[in-house]
Amino acid sequence: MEHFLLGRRATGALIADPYSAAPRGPSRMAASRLPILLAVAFSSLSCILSHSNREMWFQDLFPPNTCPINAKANTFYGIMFDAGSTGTRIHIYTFVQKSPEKLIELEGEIFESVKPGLSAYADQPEKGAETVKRLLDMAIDAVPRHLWKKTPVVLKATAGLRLLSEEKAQALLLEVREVFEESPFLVPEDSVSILDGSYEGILAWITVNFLTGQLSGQNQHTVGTLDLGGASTQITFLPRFEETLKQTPGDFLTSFEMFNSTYKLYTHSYLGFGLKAARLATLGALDMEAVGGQMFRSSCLPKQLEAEWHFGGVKYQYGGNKQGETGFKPCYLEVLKVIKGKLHQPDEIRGSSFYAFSYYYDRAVDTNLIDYEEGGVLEVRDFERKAKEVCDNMERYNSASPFLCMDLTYITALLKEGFGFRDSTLLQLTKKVNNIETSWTLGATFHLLQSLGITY
Ligand SMILES: O=c1ccn([C@@H]2O[C@H](COP(=O)(O)OP(=O)(O)O)[C@@H](O)[C@H]2O)c(=O)[nH]1
Ligand SMILES: [Ca+2]
Repeated sequence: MEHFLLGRRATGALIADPYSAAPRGPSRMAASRLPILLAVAFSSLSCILSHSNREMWFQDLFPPNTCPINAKANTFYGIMFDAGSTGTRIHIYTFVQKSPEKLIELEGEIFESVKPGLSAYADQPEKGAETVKRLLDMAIDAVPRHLWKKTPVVLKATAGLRLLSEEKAQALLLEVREVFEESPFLVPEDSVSILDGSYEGILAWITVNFLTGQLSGQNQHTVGTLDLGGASTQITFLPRFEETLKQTPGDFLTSFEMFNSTYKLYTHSYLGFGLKAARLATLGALDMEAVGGQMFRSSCLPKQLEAEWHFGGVKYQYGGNKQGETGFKPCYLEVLKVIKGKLHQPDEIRGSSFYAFSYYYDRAVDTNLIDYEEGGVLEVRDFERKAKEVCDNMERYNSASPFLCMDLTYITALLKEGFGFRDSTLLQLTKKVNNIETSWTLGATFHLLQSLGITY
């Protein structure tokens, strides 16, 4: 079992907020009146101008964190990049420490994304890093100049880079690191890396449970999380029964402490079981070496379809079963081959409800199961019903993605045959809570701020 320390017991005094105004010492009080007035005038001007992000010659003389009238002295920022298999995203979080004895509060998030993901630039790492630079330029505008040097910037890559060769992944990370080094932000050690799969699940669990208020106070009813990415999928929950702990392989359990509590979580990331990787697996094309002008066919695709698809920088040709069967039944059997017997099934989850996001959310929106803005609660059987409807009427859905039938069938099979959920298991489909993305990036930013001593 891994032990992942994400927090510290708040027994003593909290760490002082390094971004807050510096205390005024007695030596300043003893100085004569004229220099004080000049200093206040200049430093006030410096503070005002620093918020406008324009550089002035006297700014370094009066660092803005000594601003006497800096109303936002307790505000600080964290920049977290999510280099996912299908896109790269920047999250710029704003936090406020209202008083030293209180936990930091999340004030807001600026979010932007680009497609494709970094792994599509496996052979052009400089071009890949340019996409990161364009996103980072947003942070230059979003973060006040005087906080640039104190604002950490970190990029964590997920399954897309995990699937690349070590050499290609490292070349991409190196180029991104150079972009960070050239930026005015704080670049911590190990600021550009591949995120371990088990932390990906834990950090998303922290985000969702923090945003829903389950990590503070006495009556904590934490919720499990399901993340379905392009190349990997994660399941994470807090086991309630001793039996679950006994039946679970050791590397599926991770302990960590946060906000005065210790959690022993069940978490696992299945690499190659993300929605897009599953498409390739269903088509029999996951082994990238095997590709060479070959046509991959499936009963989950419209009969007459023949097309090309680019994923992770590789081109695939795929099409429908021109002569053979199409529809939900044969498709389900095809998809089952990818899943059957490959995933661990904890008994405990059968009767509980989970938060589900990423492609669970997107496909539920695409088929009008939920509203894009509102999200909603579904049962596992709703995905199966939709999969049948789409797969058995593919001609009616020809304006949607040709993969819609395959995707819905995969989601159904993953939930039922993969994780072992019941037809009636409830899924809370959520993209944002209080306007903040339900992404592992917020949990990762808490961890980062803690490791830098900015919070606990
Ligand atoms: O901040 C984010 C990042 C990703 N996604 C969703 O995550 C899926 C794509 O997964 P990703 O590219 O991150 O693949 P991974 O690397 O996790 O396998 C899509 O449904 C996206 O809409 C999202 O909803 N919000
Ligand atoms: Ca992801």
